Amino acid sequence: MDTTAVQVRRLVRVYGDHQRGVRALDGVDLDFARGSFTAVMGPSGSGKSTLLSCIAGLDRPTEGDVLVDGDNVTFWAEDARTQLRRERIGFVFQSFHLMPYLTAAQNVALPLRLAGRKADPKLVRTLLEQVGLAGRAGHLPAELSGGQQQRVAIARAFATSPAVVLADEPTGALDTATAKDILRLLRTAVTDLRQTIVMVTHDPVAASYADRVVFLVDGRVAGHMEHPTVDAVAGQLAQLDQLVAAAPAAPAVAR
Ligand SMILES: Nc1ncnc2c1ncn2[C@@H]1O[C@H](COP(=O)(O)OP(=O)(O)OP(=O)(O)O)[C@@H](O)[C@H]1O
Repeated sequence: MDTTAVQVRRLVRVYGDHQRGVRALDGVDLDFARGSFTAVMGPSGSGKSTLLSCIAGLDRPTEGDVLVDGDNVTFWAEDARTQLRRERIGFVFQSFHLMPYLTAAQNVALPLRLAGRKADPKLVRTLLEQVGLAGRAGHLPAELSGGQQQRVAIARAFATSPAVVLADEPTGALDTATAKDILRLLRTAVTDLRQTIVMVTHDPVAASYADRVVFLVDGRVAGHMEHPTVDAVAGQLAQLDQLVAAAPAAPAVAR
C-alpha cells in the first residue's frame, strides 16, 4: 500500500492576474507520509493557509497537483471535492467551529452523517473516550471549556478515519497548559493510531510535537527540520524573519 497520505507537486497559486498577482504558493513540492505529524511554519503571508486550502480542495491551484491517498484530486468537480472534504479530510480550527446546538456526541457523529455513513454510537463513544471526554457526550459546546471543545473537534476530525487531518493553529486560542494537553493528544493520534496530521502553527512549542517542520517563505519551501526541538525551531524562525526583513520589497510577482 502507498505510504503517502498527501502529495503536492509543483504547486503554484496566484491570486489575481497571472502576471501581476500575488504568488501565494510558488512551486511547492511536499510529501506527507501516512502516520506522520508535520508542522508548517513561516512568516505571515508565506502561504501556509493557502497550502492547507489547496490540500483541502477549498482552493484550486493555478498550477501543479494535489494527490490524496494517491488520487489526483486537483481537477475534481466541486461535488467530488465536497465529498473529499467530508470523507477523507478532517479539520481542526483555532476557534473549534463546533455546532452550538449539537451535543459533543452529535458533533462527533456529524461528519459520519454528512458522509452518508451510519453514526455508530459505539464508534462515537470510542472517539470521545480517546480524547478523554467519555463523560461529556451529552454536553453542548457552551457547557464545555475551550480545551474540551477542542477535544470534541479533534474527535470529530478523526471520525471518518480521514487520509489527513489539517489543523490550523489548533492551540492558538488555548492557555499554555491546555495547549500542551491538546498537542499530546494529536501526538498520540499519530504515534498510536497512525493518523496523519498537517498543522499550521506560529508556535515553536506546538511545532516541537511534530515529526518534522516545513518552513515556507514567500510561497516556497525554505527548509525542513526533522525531530524539531523548541529552541531549534525558534532559532530557525528568527533567522527567517531576519532574512525577510533584510530582503528588498519585492514586486508582487518576481517573474
Ligand atoms: N483570496 C486572496 N486574494 C488575494 N490574495 C490572497 C488571498 N488569500 C491569500 N492571499 C495572499 O497570499 C499570500 C499568502 O497568504 P496566506 O494566507 O496563505 O499566508 P499565511 O502564511 O497563512 O499567513 P498568516 O500567517 O498571516 O496567516 C499573502 O500575500 C496573502 O495576502
